Amino acid sequence: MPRFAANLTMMFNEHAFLDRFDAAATAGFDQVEFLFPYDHPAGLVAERIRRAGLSVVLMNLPAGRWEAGERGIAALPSRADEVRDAFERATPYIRALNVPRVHLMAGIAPNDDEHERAYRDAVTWCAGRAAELGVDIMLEPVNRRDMPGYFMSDVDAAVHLIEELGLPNVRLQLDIYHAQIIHGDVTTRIRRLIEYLGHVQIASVPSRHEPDGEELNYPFLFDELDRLGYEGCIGCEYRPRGRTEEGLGWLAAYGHRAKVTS
Ligand SMILES: O=C(O)[C@@H](O)C(=O)CO
Ligand SMILES: [Mg+2]
Repeated sequence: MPRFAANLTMMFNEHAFLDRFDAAATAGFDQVEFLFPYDHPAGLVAERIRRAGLSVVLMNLPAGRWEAGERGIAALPSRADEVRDAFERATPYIRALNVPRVHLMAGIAPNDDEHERAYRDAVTWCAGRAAELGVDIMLEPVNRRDMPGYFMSDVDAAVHLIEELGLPNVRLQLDIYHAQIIHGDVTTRIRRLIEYLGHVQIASVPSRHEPDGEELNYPFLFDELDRLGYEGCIGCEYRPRGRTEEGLGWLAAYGHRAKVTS
């Protein structure tokens, strides 16, 4: 049976960020993920999570100047020092929120040798620091329709790097929404890559709404993940069509105690 985490960057946007923890718990979630908690003091975020009785399954490391269009800096050779600063900035949050895995975003960059070297070095350095904290580093292939020019946009390339580095705490974050747009053939890819999976995320394709229809048959994919022994969490990284609570009906089939309100 899949275990679902609410993605608080996309879900529960009816509420201010710090209020989304209570909202997710009230709606029946036990686990959450989010991109960037860094506008709020770590202690305050930790208190909201504790009060709501939630655990965190994933967050992103700081990813450069997001408002200016940056989408990570790991593949940018001139930003190597900043990657290290970003990890240090995230460290109090990792500790206070008990975050078990963090996504290191690559950035907008060409796929040439120079940027590949920078990315590999950044992943290696972050993996070393993360290992000291008992945390995994996630590499997530993101489709270039949503993020034009994004460096890491190929699932096989991510796995190739993971294999080459051979670092036990560097894992694949398979966002099935992105994988379907990039490659298709999602089921055989999951079968082939199951051993590298550190985290899974979902949304309908192409609209990135609730995973209850459109191009992908999620019930089939959830069964397949179960059959293959995937024990991790599945992040609900979708933009609700309406109010978040109104769109939680799809979870009932999985024994989730989601409270659907209208
Ligand atoms: O899929 C996504 O967009 C996220 O998981 C992410 O971390 C980058 O925006
Ligand atoms: Mg994702």
